[in-house]
Amino acid sequence: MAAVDANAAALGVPRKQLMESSGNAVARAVRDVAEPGARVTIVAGRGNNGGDAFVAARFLEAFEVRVRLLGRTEAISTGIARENWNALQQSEYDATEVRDSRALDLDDPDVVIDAMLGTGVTGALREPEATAAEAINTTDATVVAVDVPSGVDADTGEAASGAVDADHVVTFHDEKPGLADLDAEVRVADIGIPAAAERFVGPGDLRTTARDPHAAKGDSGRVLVIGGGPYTGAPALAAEASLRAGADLAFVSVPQKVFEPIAGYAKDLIVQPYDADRLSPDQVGSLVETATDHDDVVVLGPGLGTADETLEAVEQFLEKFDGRAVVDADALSVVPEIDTDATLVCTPNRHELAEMGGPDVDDLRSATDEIASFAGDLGHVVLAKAKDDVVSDGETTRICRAGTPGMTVGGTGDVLAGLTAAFLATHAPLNAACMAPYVNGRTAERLARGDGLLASDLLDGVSGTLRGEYDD
Ligand SMILES: NC(=O)C1=CN([C@@H]2O[C@H](COP(=O)(O)OP(=O)(O)OC[C@H]3O[C@@H](n4cnc5c(N)ncnc54)[C@H](O)[C@@H]3O)[C@@H](O)[C@H]2O)[C@@H](O)CC1
Ligand SMILES: [K+]
Repeated sequence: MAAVDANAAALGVPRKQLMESSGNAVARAVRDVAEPGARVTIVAGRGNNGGDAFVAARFLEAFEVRVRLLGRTEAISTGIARENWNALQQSEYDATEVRDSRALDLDDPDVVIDAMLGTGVTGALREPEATAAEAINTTDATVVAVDVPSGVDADTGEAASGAVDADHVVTFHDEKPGLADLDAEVRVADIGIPAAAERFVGPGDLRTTARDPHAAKGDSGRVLVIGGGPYTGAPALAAEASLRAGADLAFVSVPQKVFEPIAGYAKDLIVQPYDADRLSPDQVGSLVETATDHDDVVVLGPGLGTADETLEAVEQFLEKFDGRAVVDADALSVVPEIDTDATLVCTPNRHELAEMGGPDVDDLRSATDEIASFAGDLGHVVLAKAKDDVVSDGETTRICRAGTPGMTVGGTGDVLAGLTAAFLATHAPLNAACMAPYVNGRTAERLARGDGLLASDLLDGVSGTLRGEYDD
């Protein structure tokens, strides 16, 4: 929900606007359960859940409304909730702070609006919410909960002891899994989030978890690029991109013949040669073993070429490997033929997609449904690359619009494969496959080079994009 929210804001629908819709929806629910003139007490927490109810108060002119904020004005944790609280103060609503929850007087209400805690709740109810919840649960009033009854986890349905027992729940935008088994009437209110906020990959999709300061080397991902042979730049670009996107270690497994140039490209890569001119079935056993032992995310394909023995090796690798891998370039042709327990993200361009048996079109967006069913049949995530990328696992399908025409230059796909691998180390496959083209495309946009963009330029820009510098 927070990701969708950030994407909506990027599309020009800021959260305060959504809060206005949420509050309006809560007021509508109150009008459905009580007659004009009824006494309505709002018990608000200090987050945006409370903010929704401050808005609701303005839409309940026909009722006798009291608003009780649990805590001080200064403790309100978000700007938009505070603005809506201040609006009530300045317009002389009956809106007061409750400094001591034992002194909370609900004032014999007909309706209580529970706006203490929404999706921001964690763990057991703390004070003053615990005492306030008890007071709410002992009234005879009809209880209308905002978004989720306070103390209930919207994701799991787990209720903290003393959680609010609501009669009605007004939740926003979409069903929440944790509300399915509640003994309450649950309504989902449309709060005006554009469908595009879910369909198009946006900045909300990049909300990554901060690195744990106590993490050990490797905890943020080890990427193993199996590539090179006829080409040398591709595997190095992929491996460097994975480091830029946060992976701790990047290994490149390459034929001895190209070891020197690849090892010379970047001192950050760990280049491991095998004794051959190109990948062949001889190397498969030890590559599978290494990748499995270290739980590596593998990138299979960049610069491998299409020699028969190489494709045979790719096939054997995928049949034996049961970890996570990004399959790109020449290795893609093998995927439809094989049975694998591995979790794959396949990154075909239009031509590779057609060769794999997917739709053969220039505008991938016009073939979104076909790509989705292709991914479903394949049983892997497909990230189909073009001006607009289509990402699908067969069930969820997203579009990534980021990028520039300059990205048709060689090597941008290798960078993408490396980014995808780094994200795959720490995120679900579909999320990783959405994040990578967004970061790649946004980076190209930020560099704002038309002709003359180099794939290696993207490497320098990736960390800035991840820091959120894409809106400048
Ligand atoms: N797209 C969205 O995400 C939208 C969210 N909205 C509202 O925003 C809510 C989420 O707002 P916030 O993220 O500000 O979070 P909440 O308002 O749910 O709660 C945050 C506050 O609760 C405190 N808290 C957390 N766990 C607690 C516990 N166990 N006991 C006592 N206090 C506890 C936190 O310290 C913080 O002050 C949603 O539930 C919804 O009502 C709406 O405004 C519309 C859009
Ligand atoms: K609530």
